Amino acid sequence: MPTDPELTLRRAEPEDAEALADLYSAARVAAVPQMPPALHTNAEDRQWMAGQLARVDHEGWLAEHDGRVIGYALITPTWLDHLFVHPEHLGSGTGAVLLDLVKSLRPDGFALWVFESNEGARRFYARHGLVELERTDGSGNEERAPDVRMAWPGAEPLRFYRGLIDEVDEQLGDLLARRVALTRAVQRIKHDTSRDAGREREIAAALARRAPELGEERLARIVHTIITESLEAAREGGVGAHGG
Ligand SMILES: O=C(O)C(=O)C[C@]1(C(=O)O)C=C[C@@H](O)C=C1
Repeated sequence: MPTDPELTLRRAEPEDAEALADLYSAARVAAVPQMPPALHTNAEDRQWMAGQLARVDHEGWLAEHDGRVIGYALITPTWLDHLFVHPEHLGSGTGAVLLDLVKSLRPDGFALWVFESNEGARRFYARHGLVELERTDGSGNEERAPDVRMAWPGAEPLRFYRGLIDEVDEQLGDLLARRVALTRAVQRIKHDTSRDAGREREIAAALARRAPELGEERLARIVHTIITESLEAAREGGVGAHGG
């Protein structure tokens, strides 16, 4: 609940798009260098915000003080896309009020991306129970700046994390299926089908560059297991084998 008695919360309407976009533009200017400089003009932000508020699976919520928008949150069913407070109102507790609102609206948990350089925001989220899940080198965002995925695991954390594991395992299953098909294809053209330790070391080293946390030795064991099982599946034929 708002600590500031003058603070009111309400759902954003399409007519609020400009006010939200203007707050966002101002917040991004004030946030440099904690956040990389924004790549869009205020006019582009206004257009983008109107589009976001029009999407059926997106909700905007805003905090007003004296009839002025001083903060807002944009959420989807599983993501907190934006949480911004007007630079003049930072430290007023508005961010915490909005975050509490988002938790009450998404009791099963949600995730967000925050720039790695935005240490203040990361500390704020950590203080409010969000946990760091993964880091990227920034190649997936517009600003190309390293970012961190954080999540609030909600009322049933085990269910929340298992849901995320299921999402990743869907991709992992697809990748394993593609990989065994390639292992099989290579065996068909190789005259000597004995294991190639040098090549397997190269594969483990390449994986270690993507997943340094696991380290080359552990990845070598994982690669060994994947290849052993893939070779066996390839020999047995299995689903997807085309014979001859
Ligand atoms: O690259 C090869 O020579 C393969 O046979 C493919 C493969 C693999 O699945 O990646 C399988 C067995 C070898 O020990 C090394 C790699």
